[in-house]
Amino acid sequence: MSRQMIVGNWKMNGLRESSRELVAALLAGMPKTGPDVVICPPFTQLALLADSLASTSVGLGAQDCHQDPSGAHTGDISAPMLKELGVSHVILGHSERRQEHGELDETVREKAVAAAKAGLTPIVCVGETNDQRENGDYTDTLGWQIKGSLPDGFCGIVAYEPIWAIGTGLAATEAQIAETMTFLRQELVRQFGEAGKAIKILYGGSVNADNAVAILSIPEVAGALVGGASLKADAFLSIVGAASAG
Ligand SMILES: O=C[C@H](O)COP(=O)(O)O
Repeated sequence: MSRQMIVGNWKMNGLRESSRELVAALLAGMPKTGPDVVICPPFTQLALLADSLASTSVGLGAQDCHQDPSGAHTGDISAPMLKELGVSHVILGHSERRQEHGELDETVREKAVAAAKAGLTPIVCVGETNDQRENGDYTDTLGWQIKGSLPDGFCGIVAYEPIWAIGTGLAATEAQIAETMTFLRQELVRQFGEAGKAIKILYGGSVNADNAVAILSIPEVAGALVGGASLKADAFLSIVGAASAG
């Protein structure tokens, strides 16, 4: 299996001291040879982590960026600003942003363009609601999200995060993940041809120390986007340990 990637999304968690402690514990336990690891703290802790991670192999990610490089956008942060801080990756179109901020596929696509232009790797999230899964039309949703959120020439990562599995403790089953990964791969190849075969697809949604081995063993799963478990050093390090070092 090729080298996998584990991304920790701290979401809106972490004041300075707790962030300092968590990153120190993570670095102390990080295996010498392991998967690619990226930590995405809230904006306010990016500078702290940029210092802590500077001479390590752990990447630094942000949780969003604006689609414009600068301008009158109160409260927003641009991709070049993240790049200047030492950020390498940026999560875009997370369902919490799509749902809480009404973010549309078109905006996610513009953000992905802006991120790439600034030299960041976008991690674009897609995922269906519980209703869409139960109605059986979740592939329509995912198909539209892939088509609408990924720009031409997309050179980033896709994260499949079923909304009903996020923060619920109820991860998708291995069969559901495998089937959906196959569908997403078909859509990526349909949209990007040969290049679509190389786009990594992560799984996210209640990944923890207990289910990581099983989830990360599913073909097509190139890694995991981890929320809650990324806030506990032991749990996150177990997930890192379950991933392939390639
Ligand atoms: O970005 C991470 C995902 O939303 C997953 O969150 P979770 O691991 O807490 O379910």
